[in-house]
Amino acid sequence: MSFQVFGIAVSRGVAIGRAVLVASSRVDVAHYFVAPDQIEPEIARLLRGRDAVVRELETLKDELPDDAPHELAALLDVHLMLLHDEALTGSASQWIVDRHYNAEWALSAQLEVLARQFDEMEDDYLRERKADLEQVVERVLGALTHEEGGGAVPVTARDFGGEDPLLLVAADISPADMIQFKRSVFRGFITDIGGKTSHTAIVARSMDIPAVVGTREASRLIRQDDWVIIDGDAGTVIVNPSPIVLEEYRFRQRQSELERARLARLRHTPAVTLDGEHIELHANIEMPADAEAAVGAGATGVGLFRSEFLFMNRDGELPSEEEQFMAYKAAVEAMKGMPVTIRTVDIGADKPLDRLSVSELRHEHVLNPAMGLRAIRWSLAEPSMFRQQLRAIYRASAFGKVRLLIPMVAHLAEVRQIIDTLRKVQQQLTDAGHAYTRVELGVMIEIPAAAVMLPLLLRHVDFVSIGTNDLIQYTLAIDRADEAVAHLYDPWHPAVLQLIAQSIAQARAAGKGVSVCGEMAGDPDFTELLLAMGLRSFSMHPSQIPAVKQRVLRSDAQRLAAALPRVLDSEEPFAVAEKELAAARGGALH
Ligand SMILES: C=C(OP(=O)(O)O)C(=O)O
Repeated sequence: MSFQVFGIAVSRGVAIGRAVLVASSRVDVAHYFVAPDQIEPEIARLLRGRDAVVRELETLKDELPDDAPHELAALLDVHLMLLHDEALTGSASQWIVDRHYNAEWALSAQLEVLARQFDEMEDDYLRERKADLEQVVERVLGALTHEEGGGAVPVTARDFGGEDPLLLVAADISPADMIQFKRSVFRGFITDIGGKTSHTAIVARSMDIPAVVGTREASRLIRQDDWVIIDGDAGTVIVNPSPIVLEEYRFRQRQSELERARLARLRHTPAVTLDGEHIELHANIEMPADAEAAVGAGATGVGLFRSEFLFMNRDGELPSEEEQFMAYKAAVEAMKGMPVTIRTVDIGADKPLDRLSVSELRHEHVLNPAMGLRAIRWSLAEPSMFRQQLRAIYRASAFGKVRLLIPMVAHLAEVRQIIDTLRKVQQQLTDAGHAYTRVELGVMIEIPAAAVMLPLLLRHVDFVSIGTNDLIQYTLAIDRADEAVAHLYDPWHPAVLQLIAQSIAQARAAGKGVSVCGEMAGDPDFTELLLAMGLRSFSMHPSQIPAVKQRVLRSDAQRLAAALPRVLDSEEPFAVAEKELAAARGGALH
């Protein structure tokens, strides 16, 4: 039966494929295909993993003391029974045969199928066995991970004639898991929770993967292997579509590929408005390897390197100075002399280190992580970690132009403390004989306090970068990752527009650099508005550069600026901007 699920459109485009349901806690399980000649060895690997756990549980049972509660032995029996049940490993083996899934993936796919069946059971006792099943599967997954030699060499679906694209469906995906997602087999994803500027959504956009988040119930309604269309423009998911609907979406998919190819031709065209204003289109990156895509998309620098992603997926262990230095140096070298703006670690809120939140790492309980010890607050609370990162950033400056960006600044005292730390770090580097060059210092404007006192901050820094994602969150008191209040997360809110316009004007008047690196910069619907406000430096994911450049090429900055007061004075800025900025738009088409 065909039905639709509605959510929040976060990453444009259409993806059509089969649903792969994955529990949020198992998104990081290895998902890859195995070649036809590896099917038998992969099934054998699955059974070896199962047998290892059987032996482990049998030993546990044999070693139970005489006075152990008999429930314990009964529980171990249930687990052993589940392990021997054909519905688990037998059917998981079938996933390997039919779909060429690796053992871990096959097992978790089968777990999802069985978990659904348990959920639908009338009998409470049987329903509760789902937890046992999950524990058993976790043990087998653990045994497979620790197995000597690992699994088969991953192959692509094409290598064995498979062609169904796969779409991930999960209650939630963490930003750390999204980084793994880059190397995975999925072509789109759907989650129950999340908002338009949650970090999971941001990473999806950076990968140009169609995605719909905040559906609230997709992972409950969609079944393993259902055919699904993700409409990343409308925020709709169509499950088991009719042939006519499928054909329509395939047509749209072809159209958007053509549009993409057309825009890609703008790569070498300089971003200059019709009245001759040169606009910097910089890239936001999460990993040094992303710099290649930035250059490929025609970025003229990196406006935001979110260094926190180097800190993720490491079981809470922080990267050393040397590791960080190598990563920053790689990005700087890849940008070939163009500036690279490295933001110090912005851990916290919806960007925890792995699954441990910073607060858990510190064994504390934090009530509101978005307002807690995060970003620069965390760096200043961990001075040796902060100095280590700064040293690595400064050392990278010997290989190209590096700019330093500090997240979540709200107090002048923080800026003074940062400048003091920078002096110490420079001295340490000089003493140790490390080369470095001048590194410009900038702060993010993402807390309203920073925007309001910008003239004071500008006395101490070389540039500012407006983080509209957080600025909207903190101005409107809307958690950016909470789908329940997503409808109130409004970039067109007059207060938000005033703060952005005022920050750009003040920074320019002070002769300091100003850019926007939040999602507004990469959304072509805001290009004219930001140009009208006087913005000349935009930073966005590489995949967004061509569409924004097209808008720049069609804009007349002076005419847009003249229309701005009517937008800012309006109680309905969106409606007025639609009319006024469109009327001020230049005529030439590219
Ligand atoms: C760019 C920003 O930072 P983050 O990494 O938190 O999205 C922002 O808040 O706009």
